[in-house]
Amino acid sequence: MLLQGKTVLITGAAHGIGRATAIACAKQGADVAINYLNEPEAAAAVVAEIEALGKRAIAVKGDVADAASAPAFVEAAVKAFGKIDVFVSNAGICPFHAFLDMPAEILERTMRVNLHGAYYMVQAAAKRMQQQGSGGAIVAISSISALVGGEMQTHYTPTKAGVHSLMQSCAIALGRYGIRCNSVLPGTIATDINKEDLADPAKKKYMEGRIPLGRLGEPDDVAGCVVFLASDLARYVTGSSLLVDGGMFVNLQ
Ligand SMILES: NC(=O)C1=CN([C@@H]2O[C@H](COP(=O)(O)OP(=O)(O)OC[C@H]3O[C@@H](n4cnc5c(N)ncnc54)[C@H](OP(=O)(O)O)[C@@H]3O)[C@@H](O)[C@H]2O)C=CC1
Ligand SMILES: C[C@H](O)[C@@H]1OC(=O)[C@H](O)[C@@H]1O
Repeated sequence: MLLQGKTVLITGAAHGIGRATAIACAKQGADVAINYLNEPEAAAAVVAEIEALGKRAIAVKGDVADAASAPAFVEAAVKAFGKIDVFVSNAGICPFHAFLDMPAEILERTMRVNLHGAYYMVQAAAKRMQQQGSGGAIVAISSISALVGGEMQTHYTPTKAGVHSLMQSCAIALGRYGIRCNSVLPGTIATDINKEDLADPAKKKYMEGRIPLGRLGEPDDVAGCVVFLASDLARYVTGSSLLVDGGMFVNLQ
């Protein structure tokens, strides 16, 4: 078991990559606290699935864009489990929209959720890890979009580049406390975030055709990589990033 006895916190874990990561961590022996925003039933289902694996779990409601939600999430996890060892910043949104008429509300909400939210959450988790004095691991879900653009993602790709950069700077700021910080850069993973976009068969086929491994990713493809970076197998890895894209990034021609 790679995470036996560890406490893992994950934002936005009622669905998709966060959900798969929460369950993968529990399968590796961790107790898990999940943050969710909108769907208590979905969050409760994740908790039940983790408990069925014999591990402890709690679900804490909160909007990551609200700075106050970060210390509240960390405190709730510490109250339940006594400590935190691993923090996964996952919550994110990608409302596809063209650049020239991008509404300010969409731009600002995307920035606040994806970048400010990651900042507040990582900062609150790091403070607690520093107080505990026994190190820790932070993994942020960035994206292949940190490295490449998207016509309908001009508001989104800078947030993912920002999250990647946040992990690099935090690796320096927190290395002295034994806290490792890394990012995971998924390619195209079939989840609710892109359900509408990929409902167009031509778009789906185009995306699949760009992936050397020949298929879209699944949330579990990403979860395993997060577990690795969170575990002691990655004990000398910090400030690093792991592309999980089936080879899409390198596929020029
Ligand atoms: N799917 C993909 O192709 C890729 C995804 N990513 C990133 O992976 C992460 C997870 O996305 P994915 O699993 O695909 O998408 P999903 O839409 O399935 O999951 C996103 C989760 O984030 C939660 N969330 C959204 N806004 C907030 C908020 N303000 N506060 C708390 N939670 C929030 C949602 O909660 P609720 O359901 O309660 O609204 C949801 O559970 C995102 O950061 C995304 O950018 C990166 C690269 C590729
Ligand atoms: C939501 C998109 O399908 C997905 O999000 C990302 O971060 C990837 O780059 C894909 O574009």
